[in-house]
Amino acid sequence: MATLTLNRLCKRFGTGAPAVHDLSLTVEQGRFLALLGPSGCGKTTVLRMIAGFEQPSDGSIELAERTIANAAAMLPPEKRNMAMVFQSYALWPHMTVAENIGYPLKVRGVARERARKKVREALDAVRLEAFAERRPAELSGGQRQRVALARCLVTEPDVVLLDEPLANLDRHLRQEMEEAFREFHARSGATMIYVTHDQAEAMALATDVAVMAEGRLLQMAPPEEIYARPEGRIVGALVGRGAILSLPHLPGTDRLLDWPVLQAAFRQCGEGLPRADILVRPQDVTLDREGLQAVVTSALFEGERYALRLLLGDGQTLRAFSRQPVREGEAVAVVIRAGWRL
Ligand SMILES: Nc1ncnc2c1ncn2[C@@H]1O[C@H](COP(=O)(O)OP(=O)(O)OP(=O)(O)O)[C@@H](O)[C@H]1O
Repeated sequence: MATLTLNRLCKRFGTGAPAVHDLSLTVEQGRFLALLGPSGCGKTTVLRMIAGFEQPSDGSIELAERTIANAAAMLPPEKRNMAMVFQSYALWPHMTVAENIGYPLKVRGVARERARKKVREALDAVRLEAFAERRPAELSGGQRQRVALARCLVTEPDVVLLDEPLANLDRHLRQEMEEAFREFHARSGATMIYVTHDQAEAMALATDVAVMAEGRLLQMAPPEEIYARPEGRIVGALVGRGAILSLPHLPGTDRLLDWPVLQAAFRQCGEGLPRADILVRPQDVTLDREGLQAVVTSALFEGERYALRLLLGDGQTLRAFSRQPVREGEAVAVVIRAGWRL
C-alpha cells in the first residue's frame, strides 16, 4: 500500500514566516485529499514538496514507508511515480491530443503498440475519443483539462497532484469537471491530492479535507465530519457557510447548542463573561415571533427561497432562509435552532 505520510514538514523560503510549518498528515492509498485554505496559506508549497519541486527545510515525506524527501536528500520528481495536473494544463501546442497523452509513454520508451492501446484507454476514460487528432488550441478549457488528466492516467501514477485545476473554468464547466475528476479517481485508484481555496469544490470531490492557514494544518477529516464538527474560527469560517456569533461561554454546555442554551447566552451578553465563537448556519435560523429581534439588511430571492442577512440588536449579523417574501429593512424575530461552539 502506497501510503503517503508528511512528517512534521516545514518549508522556509527566506527570513519571513515559514510557508509551511510542522505539518503532519497521512493519506492512505486511493484516498482523495483536498488541501483547502486561503490564498498564501502554503497549499501549493505542500504540493510542490510532495511532487519533488521543492525540498523540505525540515521534516520528511514518506511514500510506501520509504523516505522520498527530507532536508538532507530528495528523490527527483521523475522517480516518484507521481503526476501533477496544473491550472494551466501545460499541454504541448504543436502535438495532437493523442500525442500529448502518449508523450510520457514515449519518454519512458514504452513499445508503440502498447502505448497506442494505453492512449486509447485514457482517451476513453476522459471521453475524448473523438478529439484524438485535434490540437490543444482547438479544444475548450474543460477538454484541455481532460487531456491533462488523460496524460496523467497513462503513466499509472501512485499519486496524482492537482493544483487548482478548475480555477480557469466557468461555473458550469467546473461542475462537469468535478464529475470527470470523481470518475477519474474511481477508475485510476490513484491517491489524489487536490489544492483548492473553494470549500464547495473540496467538499464535493474529496474523501478527506485538510484545512490549512498560515502554513499550518488546522483540521483534517472527511467532508461530512468537518462540516458537522469544525474546529476553531478559521475552519468554521471556511467550511461553515454560516455566521459566527460571539456569545458568553456558559460552562458545562455541550458544543452543539440548542435554542434554550443560546437564548440563555444572549440574555447574559452584558455580564462580561468570557466569550465563545458559535457557528450558526442559515438553515438553523427560523423566523419565529418568540425569538430575538432583528432587522433584515438584505434579502436575496434565490428561486425556492429568500436568503436573508439579519442584524441583531447587539450589532452581530446572522444569515437565514425564508420561504415567505421578506423585505429589506423589515423587523423580524428569529429563533436559532442550533449552533456549534467552535
Ligand atoms: N519560491 C518562493 N520563494 C519565496 N516565497 C515563496 C515561494 N513560494 C511561495 N512562497 C511564499 O510562501 C507562502 C505560501 O505560498 P503558497 O503558494 O504555498 O500558498 P497557497 O496557499 O498555494 O496560495 P494560493 O492559493 O494563492 O496559490 C506565501 O507567503 C508565498 O509568498
